[in-house]
Amino acid sequence: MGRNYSIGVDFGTESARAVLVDLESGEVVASHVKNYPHGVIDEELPGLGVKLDKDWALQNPSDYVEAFVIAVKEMLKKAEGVSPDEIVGIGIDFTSCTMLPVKRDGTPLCNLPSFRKHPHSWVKLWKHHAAQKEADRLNEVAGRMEDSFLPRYGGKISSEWLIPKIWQILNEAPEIYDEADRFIEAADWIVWQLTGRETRNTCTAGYKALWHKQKGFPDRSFFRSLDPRLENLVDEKLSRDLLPIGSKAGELTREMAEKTGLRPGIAVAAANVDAHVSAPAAGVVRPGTMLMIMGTSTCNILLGDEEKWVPGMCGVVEDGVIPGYYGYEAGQSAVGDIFAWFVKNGVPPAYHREAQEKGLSLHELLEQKAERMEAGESGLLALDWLNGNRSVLVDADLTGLILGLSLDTKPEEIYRAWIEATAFGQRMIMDTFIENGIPVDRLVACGGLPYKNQMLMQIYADVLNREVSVAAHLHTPAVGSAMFGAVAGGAFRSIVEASEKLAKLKPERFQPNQKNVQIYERLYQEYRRLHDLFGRGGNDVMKLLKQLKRGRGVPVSL
Ligand SMILES: Nc1ncnc2c1ncn2[C@@H]1O[C@H](COP(=O)(O)OP(=O)(O)O)[C@@H](O)[C@H]1O
Ligand SMILES: O=C(CO)[C@H](O)[C@H](O)COP(=O)(O)O
Repeated sequence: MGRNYSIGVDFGTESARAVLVDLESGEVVASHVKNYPHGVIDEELPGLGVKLDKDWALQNPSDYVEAFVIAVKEMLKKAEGVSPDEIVGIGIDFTSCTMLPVKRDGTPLCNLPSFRKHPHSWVKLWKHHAAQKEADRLNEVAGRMEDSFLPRYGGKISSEWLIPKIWQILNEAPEIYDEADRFIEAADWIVWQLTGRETRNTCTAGYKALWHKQKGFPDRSFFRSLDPRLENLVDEKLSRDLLPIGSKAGELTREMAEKTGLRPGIAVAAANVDAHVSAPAAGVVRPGTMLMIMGTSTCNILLGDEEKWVPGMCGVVEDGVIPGYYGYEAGQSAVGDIFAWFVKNGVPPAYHREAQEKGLSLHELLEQKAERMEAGESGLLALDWLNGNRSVLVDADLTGLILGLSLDTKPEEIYRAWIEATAFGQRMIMDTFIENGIPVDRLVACGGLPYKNQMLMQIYADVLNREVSVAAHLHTPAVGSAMFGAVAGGAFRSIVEASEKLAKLKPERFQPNQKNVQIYERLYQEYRRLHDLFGRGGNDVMKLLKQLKRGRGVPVSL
């Protein structure tokens, strides 16, 4: 009898990673990352000359299938001595809400020649922010409902979630809305491509599509009051038939097995979300620990015994992360993306030369220079809203701000200020949970950033004034997906059992440095004042600027 293995595939913003996990030792025995050929499409439809408006972010669904096939095939090549017969399950996780319109057989509308040139037929990526108008209107209508679902979503639905995105399609391209037999999360769509059958999962339904374990979806009357054409959306184009996380969605088709080198019939787990699958992989299976999944954006996951309403959180869903607990989600729409933007746009040629001479990336060079500085030494304080604010303000129209610039400000000082700003944003989220009765005793970090930038992690420990542990698995979400794959394949009775056996943290932890804690505490008070002034209506200048940038003139309301 050979060993048992499970495959996890994490579909991130830019790439998909496949890992093969040994279910005895918990080790990742092989992995492979495949970038999406078309990446994030935010300027023009590839090769079609169709320009996109601001705030759009699309993807090509064919990239997901290609990335899955190549990542798994290459991973298997590296897994010497492992037979496909020893692989018991496959789990996948995806960014969310990343959604697409498809025909009844799963064909994406953007793959049909007649719709190829229409941006609304493509995948809307999680960070597509052009449905803010629909989100605002939805929040207004939901705010007037009796027994509204809004408190379960922190008081506001984000433009990143499913219903605003679908409504934007209906408003701007009714022909695409009519032609779509189904609207589906990319997570469920890829499971469909693997198993040959359409399934839906409770995680994305709960966090992104307003579904509640006891109450189901909001009533038809709610959808009708948004727009009469949406009245039967759930029955006509979504589904009430949902699989709980950890269950088996189906088995790998012969066609997919041939393409990847896997065995047909392997159990495929119900789809899941990147942030949520990371919890068991990082050992977060009980209340009290806040998980930070830190990459392009940061997602937070926290468990509780009760359903509490926390302003500005993304959502609370019973059994949404770990069965038996209420799973809370919050997050920041841009973190690594801010550093990427700065490295791309804000670094002078001399720094590029220096980085090249030293064999460092620009991030590494800036980290080296910035870590020599004391907390507060840059004289800068920033608001980290370069991609809007997901938690706790839930407003995609907010923008970034940097205060304290002078003629002697250096690039590394600005780089450090952006990192500090994202840490202050995390502190706002953590404090909001604590103030609303959800304790945070420990922090665990995963995602790409904790492995890439040690200075950043120390700043987080200092700003949050908590010890920060780091998950040992570099590809934490993929490992979490492999755990769900193993549960679906029958290797474990539950995801908690899989986590207890396989989750690992790094032995070293980041401890708060008390001198920095004091300085950052003072700066955080100022961050909160700026946050509330610009984010809670004290000064709407960011919205005015955004409206002018969109070419819509000065709005009457501002
Ligand atoms: N040394 C670094 N320090 C800080 N950020 C970095 C560094 N290197 C890369 N990044 C940022 O990491 C982000 C990617 O994070 P990662 O977790 O790998 O991907 P994803 O979020 O897509 O899963 C990018 O936004 C990039 O700007
Ligand atoms: O909202 C999400 C999860 O609920 C997104 O999936 C997430 O923010 C994107 O993740 P990443 O930054 O790792 O690409």
